Amino acid sequence: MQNHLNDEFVFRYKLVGSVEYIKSGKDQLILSKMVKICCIGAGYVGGPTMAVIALKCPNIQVAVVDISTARINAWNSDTLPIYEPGLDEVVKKCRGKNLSFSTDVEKHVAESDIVFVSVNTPTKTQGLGAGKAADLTYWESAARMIADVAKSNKIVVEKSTVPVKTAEAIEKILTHNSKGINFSILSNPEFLAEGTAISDLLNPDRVLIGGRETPEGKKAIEALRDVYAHWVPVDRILCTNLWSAELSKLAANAFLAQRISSVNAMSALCEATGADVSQVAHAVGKDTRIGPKFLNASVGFGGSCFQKDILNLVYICECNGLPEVATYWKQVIKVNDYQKTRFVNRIVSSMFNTVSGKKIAVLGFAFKKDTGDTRETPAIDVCKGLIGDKAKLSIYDPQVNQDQIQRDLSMKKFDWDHPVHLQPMSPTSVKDVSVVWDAYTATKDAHGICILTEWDEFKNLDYQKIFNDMQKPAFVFDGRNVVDAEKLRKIGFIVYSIGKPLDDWLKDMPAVA
Ligand SMILES: NC(=O)c1ccc[n+]([C@@H]2O[C@H](COP(=O)([O-])OP(=O)(O)OC[C@H]3O[C@@H](n4cnc5c(N)ncnc54)[C@H](O)[C@@H]3O)[C@@H](O)[C@H]2O)c1
Ligand SMILES: O=c1ccn([C@@H]2O[C@H](COP(=O)(O)OP(=O)(O)O[C@H]3O[C@H](CO)[C@@H](O)[C@H](O)[C@H]3O)[C@@H](O)[C@H]2O)c(=O)[nH]1
Repeated sequence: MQNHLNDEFVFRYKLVGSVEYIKSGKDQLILSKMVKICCIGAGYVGGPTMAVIALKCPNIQVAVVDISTARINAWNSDTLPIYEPGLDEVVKKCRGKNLSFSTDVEKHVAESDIVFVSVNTPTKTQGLGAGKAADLTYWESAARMIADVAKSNKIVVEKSTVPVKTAEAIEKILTHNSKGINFSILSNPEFLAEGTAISDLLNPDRVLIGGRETPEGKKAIEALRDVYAHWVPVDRILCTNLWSAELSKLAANAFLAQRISSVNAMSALCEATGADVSQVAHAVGKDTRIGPKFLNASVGFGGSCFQKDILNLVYICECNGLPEVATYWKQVIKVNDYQKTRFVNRIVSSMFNTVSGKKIAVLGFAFKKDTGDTRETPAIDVCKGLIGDKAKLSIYDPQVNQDQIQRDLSMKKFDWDHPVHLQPMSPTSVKDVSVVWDAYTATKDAHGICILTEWDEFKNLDYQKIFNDMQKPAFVFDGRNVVDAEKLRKIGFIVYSIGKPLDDWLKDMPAVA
């Protein structure tokens, strides 16, 4: 199917040289009329994705809708609800022209030809599959609403990451409530990474569209492909069946996270043997079959996607009677948890086996640089580990505010290996945490510094000044390998970097994971 559709499209595209002509069925012009697109969910995916579609497709009206008034107000203001390099410029160019943000969900859905659904699909915390399965409550309510308000045929696009076979469930909801209206369901998973969302969207490695292999399904695929073909080369638009598209998204995230857990597992061995994980990763990545990307050892991966999507994959494997496959993927998360625990243990053991009452400066709280997103950030587990040993934390992140950090640290972590009713309900104590607005205040009088996000500014701080203002011995625990460890050692710091040969001090105080 993929080749057939791609060949036909390339032929027709070359023939006319523009996407404006595109045919569907019996010579019907699709994009010559003003197409209306609506996206349900104005989050990290819905907002940037629709802004780029609006930028690249001036002939398409794009409305982004959400039930959250606060989010929509922010999208309509000068301070957008998410921090993403390049996003401001794109939104400013299109907002008020062919891009709008609204809470009037039903009106925009009713008026649209193509409805993207980009609502959140978090891990279930209660009931069947709790701790692993994706919670499709938001998706289902969006689907029911579409069926309720639709008065004309629509293409409904799964943009959220969903379990394989979700499209079948959505189809059932839509067709059973449809009042004679035709819905075509497509899977069009999003591969953008936060912090680079705009460049990922402008220049994607691929766009994936899955649909039914029926004449209507193929027509729907073509209509969506026409949208992307405004700026994505057609050979990068892949068309598959629905289930392949849904599973490819989970598979891609599992493969990416697996690389990080692989290099992090190696980092532990490097520390034990005197090898340097950067050198090992470089040598391994030079093999063109492996490639150099995504091999940076770290305190662990975070973000709203990797853990959630792998848990979802594990659940799907278990439900399909594949326990060995489930255990294989579960191990990627276990190694990630091990890496965070190992990091905390290293800090505590290096500082004479206790951090009780000691001030630890935490530099970086977001799950990666260039975002203010803290979902599943390793900083949460590391900070909780240190608080558990009674440390006093002073946290600085250029994009994360005090409210967010307090909220994150007071939420209980879901333990997916234990039944829900056995999990503790009381929130973590956050009284020994202060949040400050610069690195120098955070590090003043501190016993140790813990770098948890690779913000560029942490590379070039005045570490001599910082050293002078700290308690001695002064420690740096670099969870992202961003500082020049040799330079800091010359100043007088004891430095721990992930997977690097250990200082004599650290060798004498082995951390037990
Ligand atoms: N964040 C990423 O980098 C990323 C990348 C690729 C895919 N994804 C996937 O995309 C989906 C969305 O992720 P996100 O990070 O944008 O989530 P998000 O939480 O930032 O945004 C989701 C939005 O949907 C809104 N919403 C929920 N139910 C609604 C309803 N019935 N009607 C209208 N609005 C509703 C919420 O208010 C929220 O603003 C998830 O499935 C995620 O796994 C995320
Ligand atoms: O070599 C590396 C690369 C990344 N990370 C960490 O891994 C996490 C995830 O990073 P990244 O993948 O860059 O960000 P996300 O925004 O989570 O993007 C991932 O998750 C998205 C949601 O599904 C997908 O769309 C993207 O393709 C996929 O990269 C972060 O904590 C990074 O610091 C490492 O520790 N080492």
